Amino acid sequence: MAFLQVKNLAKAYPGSDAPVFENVNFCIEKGEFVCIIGHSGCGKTTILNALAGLETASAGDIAMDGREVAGPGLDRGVVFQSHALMPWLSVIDNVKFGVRSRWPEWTRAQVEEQAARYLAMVGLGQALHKRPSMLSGGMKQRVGIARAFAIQPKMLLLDEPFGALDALTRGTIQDELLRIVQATAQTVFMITHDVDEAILLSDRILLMSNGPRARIAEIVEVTLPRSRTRHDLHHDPRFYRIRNHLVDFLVSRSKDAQPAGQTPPPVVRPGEDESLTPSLAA
Ligand SMILES: Nc1ncnc2c1ncn2[C@@H]1O[C@H](COP(=O)(O)OP(=O)(O)OP(=O)(O)O)[C@@H](O)[C@H]1O
Repeated sequence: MAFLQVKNLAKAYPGSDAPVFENVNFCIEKGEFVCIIGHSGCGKTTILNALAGLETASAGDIAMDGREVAGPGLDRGVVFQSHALMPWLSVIDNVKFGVRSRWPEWTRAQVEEQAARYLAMVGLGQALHKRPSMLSGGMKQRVGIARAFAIQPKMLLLDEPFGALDALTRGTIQDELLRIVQATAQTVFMITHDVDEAILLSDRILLMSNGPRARIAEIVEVTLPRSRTRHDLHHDPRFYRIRNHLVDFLVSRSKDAQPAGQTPPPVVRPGEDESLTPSLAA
């Protein structure tokens, strides 16, 4: 059984004619980095919030590590697009808050050490005692990432964490995230609109069709070596084949309104094996 298993998930908001999405099926293995891509409004944030336990689905099941997800918990860390820091607390106190909740039995020194370690990982070792208002957008987002990693969640949920950042800062933090994920083997589910970012970070990319009645139309396996870097990626011809495949889906195929069936979505490896294979997702 996969580490995370999502079965026949659907969400209909009261008053709307059709569900936003239905029959959403996918799984994530431990240590896997999975991105989800789809046009605005197809329900990506709703799915992420359901995984976080912040939203209840209208139908379907979510199980993580063999247990049903029935509410929020410290076994999942969430990073939102808006960093959601507590403005009255210093950088390190923002991170310590989560660490203390996760391990209430820890001494002050242990909590301090854990928070400082993860802030150093995201390059904020010199900013521990600053208030969020004194930080740039990129630095605030780094605090959010450190806070989520510091509780060593079983699964990290990232909702467009770099969406509001300029391209240069975004690239730097992507590199940091890649390095930390490679070092910690963290399991990650991430929403992004940036296809390059998805290819850089993911083992697999879930492609969602447009809503209403959105579904996971296809799963793309990124077969590039896991030791990939932002610099090397652009020299690999396979990167462009995957990129073209994703852009083609978003531009042309995502609006194909096929009814959501019970059959698992096809898995494709652009450039490696163009044929559609039966899903490895179920
Ligand atoms: N509380 C709510 N009540 C009613 N409809 C809602 C509610 N929250 C979200 N929706 C609708 O559900 C749909 C999916 O929203 P969601 O934010 O999950 O999409 P998304 O794919 O994450 O979009 P984006 O890429 O723009 O963030 C949208 O049409 C939205 O208007």
